[in-house]
Amino acid sequence: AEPNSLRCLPVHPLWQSPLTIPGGTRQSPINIQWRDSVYDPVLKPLKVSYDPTTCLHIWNNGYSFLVEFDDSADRSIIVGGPLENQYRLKQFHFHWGAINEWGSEHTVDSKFYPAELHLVHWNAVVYPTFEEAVMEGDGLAVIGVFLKLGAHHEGLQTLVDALPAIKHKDTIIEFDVFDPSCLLPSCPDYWTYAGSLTTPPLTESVTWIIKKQPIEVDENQLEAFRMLLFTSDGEEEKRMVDNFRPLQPLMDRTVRSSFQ
Ligand SMILES: NS(=O)(=O)c1ccc(S(=O)(=O)NCc2cccs2)s1
Ligand SMILES: [Zn+2]
Repeated sequence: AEPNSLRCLPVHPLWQSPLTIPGGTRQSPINIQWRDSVYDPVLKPLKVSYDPTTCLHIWNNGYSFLVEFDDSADRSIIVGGPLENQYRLKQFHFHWGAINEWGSEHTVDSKFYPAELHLVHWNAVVYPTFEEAVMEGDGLAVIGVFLKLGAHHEGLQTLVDALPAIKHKDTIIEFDVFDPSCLLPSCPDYWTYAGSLTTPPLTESVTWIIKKQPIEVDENQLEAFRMLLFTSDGEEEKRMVDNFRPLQPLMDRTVRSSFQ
């Protein structure tokens, strides 16, 4: 008979898939133990150049809300950092908690932040489509930015003002101009490690670039995230909260830092 631990493999209600991927060796998110991260002097500064007019729409996909970009050309890209190629911005989204005590996917020294921003980019130099890049070890690069409770964030407010219009799953509104670099912290320092998507298909295709410095948002802005719904219009309402995946084992990985 299989060991007890396997018999009751937990299936998290949100993801309807096992919490761990059988055979997965580089799953995300992880806890970043600051003192175990290794400074790598070879790491370059990350260069971000986004064209605000590539912004297309904002929509509720039933996991999070995401802002999608026109990625048909190299107009919004990142390069440098741990990356060998330049990567094109596809979308950004957030993960958050029901209360301010938790909500981020990654933790730092086991500390949760109330929310985490993910800017998703794909390697259009090597792969012809995003869908193919999602299946390759060097296919994606995701910048993670922690959100902490503090001052009002002007740039985020533009997004917050659009949320009531996408309250329900599969609702979408046009979003003409938005420059996501206003959501990045001023400090260039980051950690980087080889990981995976944190929602299905959970593929091990992500070079994670986690910014050390959080951005500050205020309570009203976090509350606005929490009034979104997982459910479609007409269904019994389920508030969109706690849409973060549990921590995954580090296994044989080292987290590198761009700073000493
Ligand atoms: N939380 S996270 O940044 O690790 C992400 C999870 C899923 C992401 S995706 O935009 O790549 N969608 C996955 C796919 C769409 C179409 C084919 S696979 S990014
Ligand atoms: Zn994410």
